Amino acid sequence: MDAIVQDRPPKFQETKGFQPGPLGTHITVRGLNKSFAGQPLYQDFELNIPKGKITCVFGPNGCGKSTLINMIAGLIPLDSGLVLFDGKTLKQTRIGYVFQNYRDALFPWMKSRSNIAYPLKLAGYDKAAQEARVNELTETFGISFDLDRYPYELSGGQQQLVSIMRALAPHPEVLFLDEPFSALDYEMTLTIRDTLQRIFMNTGLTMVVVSHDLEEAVYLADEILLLTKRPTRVAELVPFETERPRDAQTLASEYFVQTKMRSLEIFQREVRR
Ligand SMILES: Nc1ncnc2c1ncn2[C@@H]1O[C@H](COP(=O)(O)OP(=O)(O)OP(=O)(O)O)[C@@H](O)[C@H]1O
Repeated sequence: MDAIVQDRPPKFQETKGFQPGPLGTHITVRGLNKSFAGQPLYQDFELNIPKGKITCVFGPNGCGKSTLINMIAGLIPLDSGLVLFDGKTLKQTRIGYVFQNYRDALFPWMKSRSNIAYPLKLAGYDKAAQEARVNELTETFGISFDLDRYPYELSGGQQQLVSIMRALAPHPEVLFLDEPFSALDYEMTLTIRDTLQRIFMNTGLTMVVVSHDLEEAVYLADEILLLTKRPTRVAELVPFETERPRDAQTLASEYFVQTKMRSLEIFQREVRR
């Protein structure tokens, strides 16, 4: 708790007491405000994201799904509010981020191998340690294409795999993914979705995935975070607690179908509101 007290900005401390999340919470968002051009997107927004689980974020178009994870990941500033990771600030936390558009995310002048090693270089790993980690990831991911190629020489799916490997290289505590499948074909979506699930099962890291596709969101999620229209609130958190690995059988299960239906009802209620 000491860390929380020290990390709390004085202004926040004066205006509101910090409420920790329930047991098992990893990320706490408190009193978050964000407006664009004077139009509020988030107003006094509160959220608890569980540790070691996959949370999929789903909601109406333009409700601020990407903005939310970008603010939590520190890519865009909050107007006000507080985000803590197990009571630590963002600076004290290792995070990974996978962008929707892998074409713009990878450094085109670096070979794929160097792209993956880049965050390790920044973190001060020596050459041998960088190489060992890249080799370890290559094995875990079962990569059979040549990592000495430049990103433009790879297919879209291969580029997205390289992006995910780069994000995972420094052993993040939290991995954020913004619509990681939206630019991929169906076959590659299935492959990468199951790769992510396998990585999750091996590492147990906290994952937050923005998704446009409800079926995909439920399939991956331990918890579906359904958002309202702006000013955006949490409409509901729908659990999907079923065993992993999930597969085609999961999609056909009654529990999956019911969870998807329930999520769809909440989504439609919020869109019509
Ligand atoms: N830099 C910006 N300047 C002005 N408005 C912005 C900016 N970034 C986002 N917005 C607006 O904030 C709202 C939320 O955007 P965001 O991309 O986070 O929503 P989203 O739910 O991820 O959208 P989508 O469903 O289209 O993927 C949108 O109305 C968007 O136009």
